[in-house]
Amino acid sequence: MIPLYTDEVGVLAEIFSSFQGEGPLVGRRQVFVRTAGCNLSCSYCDSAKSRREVKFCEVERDPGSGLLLRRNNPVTSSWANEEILGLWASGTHSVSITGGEPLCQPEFAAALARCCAAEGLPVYFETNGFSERRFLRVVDRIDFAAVDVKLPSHRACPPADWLRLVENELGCIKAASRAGAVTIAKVVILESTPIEEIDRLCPRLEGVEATFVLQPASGIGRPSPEKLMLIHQAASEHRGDVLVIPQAHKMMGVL
Ligand SMILES: Nc1nc2[nH]cc(C(=O)O)c2c(=O)[nH]1
Ligand code: SF4
Ligand SMILES: [Mg+2]
Repeated sequence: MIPLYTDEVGVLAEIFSSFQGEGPLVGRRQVFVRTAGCNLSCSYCDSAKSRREVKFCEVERDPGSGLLLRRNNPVTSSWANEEILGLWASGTHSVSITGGEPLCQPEFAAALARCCAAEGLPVYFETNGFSERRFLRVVDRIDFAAVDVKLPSHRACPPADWLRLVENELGCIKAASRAGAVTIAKVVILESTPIEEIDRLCPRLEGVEATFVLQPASGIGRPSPEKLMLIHQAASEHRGDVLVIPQAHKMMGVL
């Protein structure tokens, strides 16, 4: 008999309750599940802790308390599911599966999404988009897809690997949109971002059904208003719906 459900094992960094701080769903209450480990090395990364595998998964006890309890890694998807349900409060919109990079643990990411779907909880899936093949294993179980697009100047990977990375990211964005997920394509903008990189990228997103978000870096490298205007103008030559949305969770002081 084919099992209906497989419990998978993986490495998590955190499970907590917060408000989505990025993109067009900003302000939506979510339970966040942050996987540990990432294959890229973006210059602006603010998830340093979760880029490597961690010993413990920190779980928030009461929403907003910031009080985190530790659980030894690896953990199972069914355990994570119970913790998600424990943090699910009235008004919660969805479960954000984020990282690190969830697709570094594809079976685990798929199991997490499957558990949520089985409970009827909508899934918001964040990925750096490095593998379209892996993304295809989760795409049918998610409702929202937030896919990063890395520019060469982000130094996410060695220069020789960037073309393959961007092809995969665009593949993920198109696959999510085709599968009927609400799709968000996100590019982080720094003061050092060359306009030419936006000029080269944006024609490739023409006609793709996704919300296109420029996210100003919030720490070191934060772009000036003038830079943001110029980048927005360049992107808008190719799409009519370009949004500039900063990271609101950092302003609110929530996790
Ligand atoms: N509140 C909140 N919103 C977020 N949106 C994306 C996040 C991330 O770390 O990827 C994040 C996060 O860490 N916290
Ligand atoms: S893909 Fe995300 S988690 Fe990975 S290095 Fe880049 S910003 Fe950090
Ligand atoms: Mg992220």
